[in-house]
Amino acid sequence: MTAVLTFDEIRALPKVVLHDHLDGGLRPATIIDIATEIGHPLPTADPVALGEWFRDNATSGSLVRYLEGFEHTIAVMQTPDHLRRIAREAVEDLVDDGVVYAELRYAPELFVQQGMTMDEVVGAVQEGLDAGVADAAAAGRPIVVRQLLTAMRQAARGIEVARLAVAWRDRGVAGFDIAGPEDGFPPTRFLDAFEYLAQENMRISIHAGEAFGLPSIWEAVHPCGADRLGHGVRIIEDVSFSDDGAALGTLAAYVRDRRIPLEICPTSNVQTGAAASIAEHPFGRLAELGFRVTINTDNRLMSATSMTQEMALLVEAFGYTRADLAKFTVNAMKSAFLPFDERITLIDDVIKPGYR
Ligand SMILES: O=c1[nH]cnc2c1ncn2[C@H]1C[C@H](O)[C@@H](CO)O1
Ligand SMILES: [Zn+2]
Repeated sequence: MTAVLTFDEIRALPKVVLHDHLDGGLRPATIIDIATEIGHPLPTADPVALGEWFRDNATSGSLVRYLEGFEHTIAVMQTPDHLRRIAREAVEDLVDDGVVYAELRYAPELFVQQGMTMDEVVGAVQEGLDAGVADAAAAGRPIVVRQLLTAMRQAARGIEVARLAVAWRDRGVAGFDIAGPEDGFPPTRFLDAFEYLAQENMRISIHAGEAFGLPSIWEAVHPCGADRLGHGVRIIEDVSFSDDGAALGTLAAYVRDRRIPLEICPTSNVQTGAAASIAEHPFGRLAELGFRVTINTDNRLMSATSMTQEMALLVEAFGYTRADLAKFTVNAMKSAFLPFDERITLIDDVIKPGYR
């Protein structure tokens, strides 16, 4: 029998995160620093209490409520200096968590309240990421980081954000995403952006199958051409379970058989009501059925989590071993929006040796 992995053992393993929001991963102390500097009122000025406030506020069973907490993080992300600091600290925190490859996403349109252009936003974030990556390399803990640019579903800047992603494709941006309230804002609202991205051969992840079910996933995959699904957990609604086993509907079969990666964020899903608990989370069944599942944080601040923590929760709930975690990590690296040769190098030289 193999011993259950401890938290510290999991922390030491090389990890890959594909779904982590830059504006959902700030350090509470940094929010307090910047809010004090700019005069933005916060619910509390104590870092521990502020972290708890974000977590509690996000644990409402509703995505719309969950999203309300971002008001305070977005407020402190309105200047190039603040973005550089937050991006650099994000890389530092991921390295500390054992992450070796990360795709960090955010919506540039949310950081223009004080006059930055969206292009300046992307540039400032990239400078912060570059600084964080250089710090990590100097400390002997290399990490590769890319940006994903998100357009907000409830707004109408999809095509602009898509153009920005293409403009920055060789300077740190690896793909495009849409996020925000899912119910009432189908991905086909941005069909022009997705058609443009297809013309440009740009990679696409779409938040879908979190607060809305199968029609949202179908639209993301087919008319919009998503390479990956952000969450996608509600694909389980297209699987029926009986004494004879599991039967996949045609959409579930399509997603599984085409190996469309699911960016699963267990704690976030419990907070927004997409899953009843970690133990009842569809992750276990989807993994068993052969879906390409990956483990992610979504919003480290709002979920008071880390990659180590998300893995530890799944180990506890489903009894996963080191070999299972290796598989989910290789799944994630295979699904990254990085050139194929670079993915293989990370798998062979960093991930596989790290799990041996
Ligand atoms: O899991 C999520 N679902 C939908 N929208 C989300 C999720 N996590 C964060 N967001 C929103 C809030 C952020 O301001 C925005 C861009 O990162 O994306
Ligand atoms: Zn998300």
